[in-house]
This record gives sequence, C-alpha cells and structure tokens, in this order.
Amino acid sequence: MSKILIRGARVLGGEPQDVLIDGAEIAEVGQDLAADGAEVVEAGGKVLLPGLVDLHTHLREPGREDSETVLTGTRAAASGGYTTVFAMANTFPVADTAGVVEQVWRLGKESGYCDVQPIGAVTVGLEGRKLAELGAMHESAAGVTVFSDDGKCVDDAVIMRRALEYVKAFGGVVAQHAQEPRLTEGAQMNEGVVSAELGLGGWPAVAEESIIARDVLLAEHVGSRVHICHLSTAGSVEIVRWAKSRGIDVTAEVTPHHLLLTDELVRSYNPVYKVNPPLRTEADVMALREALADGTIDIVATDHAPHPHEDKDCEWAAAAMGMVGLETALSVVQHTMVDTGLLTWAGVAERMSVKPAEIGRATGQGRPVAPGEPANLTLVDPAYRGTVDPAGFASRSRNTPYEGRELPGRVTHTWLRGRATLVDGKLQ
Ligand SMILES: NC(=O)N[C@@H](CC(=O)O)C(=O)O
Repeated sequence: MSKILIRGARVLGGEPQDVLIDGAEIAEVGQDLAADGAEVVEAGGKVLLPGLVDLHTHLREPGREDSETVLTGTRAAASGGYTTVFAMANTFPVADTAGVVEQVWRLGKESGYCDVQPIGAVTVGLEGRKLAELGAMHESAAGVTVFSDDGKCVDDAVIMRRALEYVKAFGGVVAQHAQEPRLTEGAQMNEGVVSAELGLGGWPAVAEESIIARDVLLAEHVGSRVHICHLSTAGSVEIVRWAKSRGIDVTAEVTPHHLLLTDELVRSYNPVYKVNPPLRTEADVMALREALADGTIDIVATDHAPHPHEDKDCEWAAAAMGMVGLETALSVVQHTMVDTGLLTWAGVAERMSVKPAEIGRATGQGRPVAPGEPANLTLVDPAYRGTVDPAGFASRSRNTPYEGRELPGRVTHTWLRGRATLVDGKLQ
C-alpha cells in the first residue's frame, strides 16, 4: 500500500499539521509525523479540505458528448478539487430509467477521477406529466437518491406532491428547478431595469419565488425533504429562511456565479452571461452571500453547464443557457466569501463538501479529516493569484464568464481514496 505524507497543511484553515495517507485512508493527523518511506507532499501552509462534492453538475453523456463526457467532466471536477459530482438527468436520452442511470454510474466508475452519482429525472422525459421510475432508479446499481427535472421545473403541483411522497419512502430528495413556466415564457434575462433598457424579455423573481413557496409548503404537508436548486433572488432567501424557521425539511444551493455576477453584464450582449436562472441584481448577490454565510443557503453547487462554442457564439436570443463552473468554483467562493470575511475555510468545507454529501447521501464523502476516514482530500493554495484562461480547462467546453478575470486561489492536489487525481495542478 502506498503512503503519502502531506506536510504542514492548514487542515480546514487551522494551524499547520501533517496528514498521513495510507492506501485509501487517512492514517494519522498530527505534528511532525515521520515520513517513514512515504511520498512527501510539502503543503507549505496551503489549506486542506475534504474533497469537494458538487450536487449539481451537467455531464452531458449520453447524447451531448460534443459538450462534455463523463470522462472530461470528471477530469474538470478533479481539477477543481471535487471528489464527487452528482450528474443531472437532462441528457439524451433523459436519465429517467434504471438503464440510463446505471450507464452514467458505470462510466463514472471507469473514469476514476471522481465519484459520479447520477441524479434521476422526476418525470418521464422531463416532460412534467408522468412520474419516472423513481423506485427502480433507487434500487438500481446506481442507488439514486436525488431526483430532479433540472433545466425544467416540476410545475404540476400534484406531480410534485407525488414525487415528494414517493422519495420519502427511501429517504430520497427532490431537487427542484424553481421556474414557473408561464411567468418565464420568452424570458431572456432578469426582469428589471436592465431588461427594460435592453428590451429583452424579463424573467421575474416571482417566477422562482412562487414555486419555492409552493414547494416548501408541499414538503411540509407530506412530511418530505425538498432541495431547491440554484437560488438566485433575495426573495427566495426570505422564503427558505421562513420555511426553515418553521421546521420544514428544506435545503438550498447557490451557484458561484450568482454569488459574483449581476445582470449589468448582459449589457455586453455576450451570451457567456446567459444562464438559467438569470444573473440578478447587486442586492440579490449580497442577499445570497449573507444567506450562505448564515446557513439559510446550505451549499454551493456549480450548475456546471458545458456548451460547445457554436451554441454560445451567436446572438443573445439564440444562445444556449449555462456556464461551466467546476474548475473555477473554489476560486469564486474564496473571492466572494472567504476574502470578504463572510466564511472561514471550515465554513467552505461545510458548504462545499460536508453538507452536499449529506443531502445526496454520498457515503464516504464530506467526512472529517481524521484517522480512519477515506482519504478524499483537496489541497488549496489561497495565496495564488492568476487570470482565468479557459484554454487550460480540462472540461470539453469553454463557456466561462471569468475568462481574463483575476481570481484568487488554486487547487493544487486532489486525492480520491488516497489516489492522487491532481498533483501540482496537473491531472494524473
Ligand atoms: N443552468 C443552465 O443555464 N443550463 C442548464 C439547464 C438549465 O437550463 O437549468 C443546462 O443543462 O445547460
């Protein structure tokens, strides 16, 4: 069994310590550990976190391998410090059967770069009309626990109620993409001052908030668990805060881009800023940061949405929605939350590893950095300053809103059960 000694790492941002990995597990954590034939990684005060877990990744396989494959997506994940990604169901065919989720799960195993946990569709073909085979997907080898029609909202209240009731039986969760379809017909960007000036169809905050309000009430009514994808408005935060204060079993995520970018960027008409839900206002961004800090929003999820050049390099209205995010997520979170004093590194570990693993029931992930635990680890250099260059991405797609932007921090090493997937920023 191979041994690795990580020397002088600030575990969860604390005082420097040594961490000894033996095989797939952490053997020891302490001061001045003996190398004893182990390969030594000098951490030099870098921050060591449990491997990151992304509850919201689009891997595009099967069907859109021109955007991303399970292999390229998991390589991007390892580059970004992730050891688990949950793969969204909006593939072609849709992941709405045991067969498709098992295929994605198997491709994840073959990739070896991170664990891939498929998400099952809530409804057949994401069409919102008929429940998919939730039980069969749960009982398949993939062991699906998270169900989502992401990209589309489960807008029928009866279907949503049934899904919540169904997953309750096995401790699953429905992850809702909150977007009232009628209120967002033809919508191109956030509804507000900028959309009025640009003459682009507006996407009102209420389209998101009304679905969240309905779904937390449904979750309360049936006594089930609901997760809200990519919160983007200050009003959504207020509803989730209210629901939590009532004891409703709701969790929520925010994307890195909604913690940083605003709809002012749409003035450029550059489709790289076109995303669902849309970029909102500065006041929304500030409310989301505060909610992530105080725990109203539980986790950061990337909504990594790769698209090929031709689907983005066109006029605004025709462009696909979505941004890649796995390889820049931690830097954006450091920039918006750590460097602003809103979160400690321990808080980052909680929101990007521990809680997403809990919500998705990812066994062996999001665990403490302690002896006997699986060696799923991420080493971050927070002092690094660099400019985002998509040419260096492992993802097959390049649709990042951060090209040319200076962002702090860099993941240098990632270990998946003791196997290095990233060393000195290079994929292994
Ligand atoms: N988040 C995005 O902007 N895009 C997502 C799906 C979606 O529309 O939510 C995608 O799959 O591309």
